[in-house]
Amino acid sequence: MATLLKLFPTCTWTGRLAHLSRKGWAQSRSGRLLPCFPASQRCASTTSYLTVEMDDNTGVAVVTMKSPPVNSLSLDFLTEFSISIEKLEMDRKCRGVILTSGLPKVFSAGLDIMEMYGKGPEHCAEFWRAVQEMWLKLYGSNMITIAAVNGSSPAGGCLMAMACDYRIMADNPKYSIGLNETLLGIVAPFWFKDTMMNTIGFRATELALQLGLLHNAPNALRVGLVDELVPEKEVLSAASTAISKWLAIPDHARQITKSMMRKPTIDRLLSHRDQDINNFVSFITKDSIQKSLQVYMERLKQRKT
Ligand SMILES: CCC/C=C/C(=O)SCCNC(=O)CCNC(=O)[C@H](O)C(C)(C)COP(=O)([O-])OP(=O)([O-])OC[C@H]1O[C@@H](n2cnc3c(N)ncnc32)[C@H](O)[C@@H]1OP(=O)([O-])[O-]
Repeated sequence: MATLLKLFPTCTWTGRLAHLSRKGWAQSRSGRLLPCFPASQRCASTTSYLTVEMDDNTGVAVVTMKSPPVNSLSLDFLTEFSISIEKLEMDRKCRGVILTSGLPKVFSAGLDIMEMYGKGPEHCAEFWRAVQEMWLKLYGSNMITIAAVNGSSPAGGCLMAMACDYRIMADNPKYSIGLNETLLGIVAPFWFKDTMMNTIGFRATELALQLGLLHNAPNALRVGLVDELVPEKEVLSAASTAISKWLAIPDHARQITKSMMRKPTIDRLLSHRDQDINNFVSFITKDSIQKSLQVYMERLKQRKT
């Protein structure tokens, strides 16, 4: 409990855990120790953009993104996200994470375009390092990671979902997922491409990246971009069911296997990290690319009128 309180200083405990003097025992008002069997020991911490609910009994944390209107990945959001994942990683009780959205219709709209538009090289470099960090933390996590994709998930949102071990999407044909960077006139970097190739294979990635395909939910299942479709209301419960299968596997064997699969992709970014930042900065600050982003943002806003 002390560790969790250190990790989640704004923690609010449900049940009667505040009265616990020894694990499994609660102190009555008269001071007697009584056995206590809480159905679940939950700890919730809320930051500006995320809620993290840790269930001590299952060892699973639900991380809910809530940055209205569309969970776009700003510098602040990314920083907070990486810190939260790191904290869970260090928490020995936490074995798995379910990542989901607390907003209607959208899992994440991807990178916050306003962080890349009209900004100087220094800001762009800092932003890109934070994008890399988010991916390194999630793709390289030792924990079981399940994306409960309960809305649209373009570009960086798709990257986040692909960085998880398993993806469950709401069966709603209006929701889409994919790396649509070319539609914005920008290029997905090599590690976005690698992550997608590791998920759906070379040919499907080649098509998806060049055409900037946003797959609706049934197509996403068909190409293997998601692993399951379930009715919208059941996305979280399906994620809990799925994670219990993963929890049944001994951690050390699963972790070594995961690392064996993912390490070469992670090492490739680690060994070219600064070069990747320089490439991004010189690309994104070009006048022609800035113009493309401006046109794209205007189109997004016009869609509403
Ligand atoms: C090398 C670089 C690699 C790049 C990777 C990326 O991820 S690039 C990112 C690629 N991402 C995309 O291409 C996704 C673009 N977004 C979408 O397609 C849709 O917003 C949606 C389907 C996610 C949600 O549809 P919906 O009907 O529920 O919502 P709505 O459309 O009405 O938007 C509400 C408000 O949010 C605004 N806003 C939206 N997205 C972003 C953003 N990323 N950023 C900032 N702002 C964004 C939007 O302008 C509007 O603002 P307003 O007018 O209220 O001031």
